[in-house]
Amino acid sequence: MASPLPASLPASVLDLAPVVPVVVIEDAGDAVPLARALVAGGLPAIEVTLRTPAALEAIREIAGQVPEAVVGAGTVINAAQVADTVAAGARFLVSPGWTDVLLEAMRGSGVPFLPGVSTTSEVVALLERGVREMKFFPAEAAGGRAYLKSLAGPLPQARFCPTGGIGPASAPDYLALPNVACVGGSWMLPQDAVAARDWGRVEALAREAAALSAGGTCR
Ligand SMILES: O=C(O)C(=O)C[C@H](O)[C@H](O)COP(=O)(O)O
Repeated sequence: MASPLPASLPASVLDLAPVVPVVVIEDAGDAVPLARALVAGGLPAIEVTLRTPAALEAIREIAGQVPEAVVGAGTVINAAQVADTVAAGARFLVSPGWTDVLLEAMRGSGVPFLPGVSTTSEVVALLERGVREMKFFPAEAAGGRAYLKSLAGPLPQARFCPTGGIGPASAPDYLALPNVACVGGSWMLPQDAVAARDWGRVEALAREAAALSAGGTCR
């Protein structure tokens, strides 16, 4: 069964769910069955990336038709996208990187947001601006678990959702770190399964991903 969502959403994206599926939707018609499969597998917080023309409509469809899901927008890189995705029903925002202009727009959106970082200086700059919760992207390429573990000593205030190159084998290692609250990834949505609309397989992979996090130490 799906994980029950809290009655009111947490203020932080990091506290929505331990595993956040990152979705690329080519056909908005797939959005609802795909989201239902993820929810049924126990992954209710869903990040729809703005990489495809169908993304905005996909967010609208999921927000309107899958109330058990918490749909958010990923790949948000400018203020217009912040406005458009929140209007479409996005309930959280994720960016691969950040600027002050983008941060301002995300702060003004009224929904929780997760700016992306990949270096120590970016982490310090966000802490300086009062932001303590971040996406670590691209996680594996930017140093992976070892990098995040090294940050926990000098910068324990920062909490992360590492994303990028993470799979079922590495996710539990990330989740065991004290400064990691959740992980993001697309491994439960193999391209061939989505192309074949094999929602049963997506649900099964989602269920495995949801179970991975059960052993994590931070939730
Ligand atoms: O488009 C974006 O801004 C993103 O959100 C990047 C994604 O987080 C990663 O591409 C997901 O990483 P994989 O699990 O390796 O597929």
